[in-house]
Amino acid sequence: MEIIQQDARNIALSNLTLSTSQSPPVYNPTTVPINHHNRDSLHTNGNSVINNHTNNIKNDTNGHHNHVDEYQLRPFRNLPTKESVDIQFKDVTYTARVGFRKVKKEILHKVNGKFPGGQLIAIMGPSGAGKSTLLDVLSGYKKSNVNGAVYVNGRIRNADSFRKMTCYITQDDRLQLLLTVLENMRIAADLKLGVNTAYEKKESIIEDILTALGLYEHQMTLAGRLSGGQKKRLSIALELISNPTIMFLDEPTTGLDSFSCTQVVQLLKQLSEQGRTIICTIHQPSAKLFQQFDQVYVLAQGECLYQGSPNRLVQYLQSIDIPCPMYHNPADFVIELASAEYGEDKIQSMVLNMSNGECTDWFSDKSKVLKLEQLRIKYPIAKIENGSGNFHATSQFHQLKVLLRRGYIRSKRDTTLTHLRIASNVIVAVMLGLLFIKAGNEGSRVLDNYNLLFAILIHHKMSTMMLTILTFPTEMSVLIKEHFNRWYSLKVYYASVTIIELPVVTIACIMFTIIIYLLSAQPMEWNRFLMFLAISWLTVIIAQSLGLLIGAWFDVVNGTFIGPTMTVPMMMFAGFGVRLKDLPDYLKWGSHISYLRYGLEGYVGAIYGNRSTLDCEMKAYCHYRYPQKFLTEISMEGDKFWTDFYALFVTILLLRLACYYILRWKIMAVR
Ligand SMILES: Nc1ncnc2c1ncn2[C@@H]1O[C@H](COP(=O)(O)OP(=O)(O)OP(=O)(O)O)[C@@H](O)[C@H]1O
Repeated sequence: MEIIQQDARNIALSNLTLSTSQSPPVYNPTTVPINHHNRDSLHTNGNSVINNHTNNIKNDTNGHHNHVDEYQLRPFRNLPTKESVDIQFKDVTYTARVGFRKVKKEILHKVNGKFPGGQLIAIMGPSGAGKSTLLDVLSGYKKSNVNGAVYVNGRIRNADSFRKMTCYITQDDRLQLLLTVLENMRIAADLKLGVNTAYEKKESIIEDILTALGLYEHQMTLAGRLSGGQKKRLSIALELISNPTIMFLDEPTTGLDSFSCTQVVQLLKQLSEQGRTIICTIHQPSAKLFQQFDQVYVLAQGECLYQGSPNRLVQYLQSIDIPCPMYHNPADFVIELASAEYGEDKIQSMVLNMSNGECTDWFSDKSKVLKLEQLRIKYPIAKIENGSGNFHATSQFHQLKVLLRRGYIRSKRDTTLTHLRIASNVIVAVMLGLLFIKAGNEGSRVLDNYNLLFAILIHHKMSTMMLTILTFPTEMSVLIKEHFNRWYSLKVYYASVTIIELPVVTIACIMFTIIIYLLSAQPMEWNRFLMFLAISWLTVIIAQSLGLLIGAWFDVVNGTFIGPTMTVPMMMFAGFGVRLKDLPDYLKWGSHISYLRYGLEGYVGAIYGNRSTLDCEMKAYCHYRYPQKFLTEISMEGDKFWTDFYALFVTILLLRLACYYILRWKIMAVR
């Protein structure tokens, strides 16, 4: 199927190049095997889009040109070509702060460069050369600790308007794996295209992009089941929806086989030929891929070794007395040079000859490289400053609706977060219920019941918090990408995360409470049951908020350590092992901040508060016939329910607020 699609795209591309005589041919028709065998195989496949191509070809050979033009498939026909944008940068320096003492480490050393619009540009270099850093700086992803100037069409880059015309595609494909290709595309379209865009228009854009990227046949496949190359193409497809003028891609070919690499690079080439400026980092391209780029920019140790046409690299190396050995892939050779395999002096010599990226002698067409003044004349202000409008394409309310829809689909399919959560709650409730069966009303089993209440509290706390700690860091990476690409605002995202989990945790909590309440035979009074449920629910929400906070702050490994570790002091201050009145004075403050204390006190209040006597049927000696005796012994009062309720509620508000600010800080900190 993949091969057939590739053929179909090739045919589409050759149609495109045949019909636009002024643009340079992308594919040489003689090298694209549009032969009878292909036609037959395409025909037998029954794919209507592909059949259209073959019909076109046949018609073409029969000379019915009008008919051909009418049905000719033009990739991205729904994404109008935009005026290309020229990027230049001067003396760009990036300094990172390394280690505990935040020692400064300069990673980019006053690099310069000129990336004319409408070109496919590769930033190359060995590992650690600074490719990703340069890409991050140019795209505006990295903002702090950057010095130097980035010019867009000859003018100093305005961060906000620049972000409106760009997209950034990360090396790892941060996709919604539980959504199909089509669902991913529809969500992206709903967020990235204005609400005024008609349904048919959105669908046409999606269909167009999927067809051109060879994903049309896979539109019903879950993104998680796509191959590496397909995932990469889907990442590109999602961002193409808003028709960006400039695309930044971090290592789009890493991890792909050579066929998928070629597919991705050919796709990028095609996009650049439609006026987009495509800048990507690439590790070590094959000789064939290397030739596909219009311009390459080679970095070594944060400095520029070469900038210009890939076809002129050999000539350049010759000119500085570092000849590329015969039959050696020039791309490999320049990376070997950049890795200092032939000595540091070669690197220095190349940097000097290139004036660290100032030199433009090795461009294939020097006339395309305009000076900043020329660019400012070519692109008058009115043309580049496109819009003082909203930063996001849609309103916050609309974003929330779309994110809730996405969250709903995911919740339905997410076996861990939804199904497992409900299943684990039911299983634990049954097990605990059977262990403490009929302990709730029995005066001789009050201590057992007290243990049960604490066990319930810890269950709600740990199961909810750990699930969130384990899953949220993955979400974070998607959030960072989508937020940077202006899909939605952080506030809306946060609101959607808060809302979307509520039904599932509430259902799980209600099921747990009903089972445990009945099995352990707690008092059959509605108000006590509702009090019990309320405390359980608030504890679950606190645990979820803590999970979000820790998940936003730390990675999975550190989070799984910190989460349980932070729970221990809260347990200590809950009044369970050590009674509250026995806490040393210097630790008394701990009981005021322990949500587990309020949870336990709330449970005890719900079950034993304002209750005169308990049943005494199981044993002859019934120590706690009068619950007040038990309350006095554990130094709790049975009428503090509302204090506990409000304390838990305020804890939730504070945690949620803290979590939002940590998320915001985290998003800014990575940049
Ligand atoms: N925030 C940072 N703190 C410390 N060091 C950093 C930071 N960002 C980048 N570096 C260092 O800067 C150098 C360049 O990193 P960068 O990721 O840009 O390299 P790269 O050329 O993209 O490498 P690769 O191909 O392996 O991804 C590396 O040595 C890296 O460790």
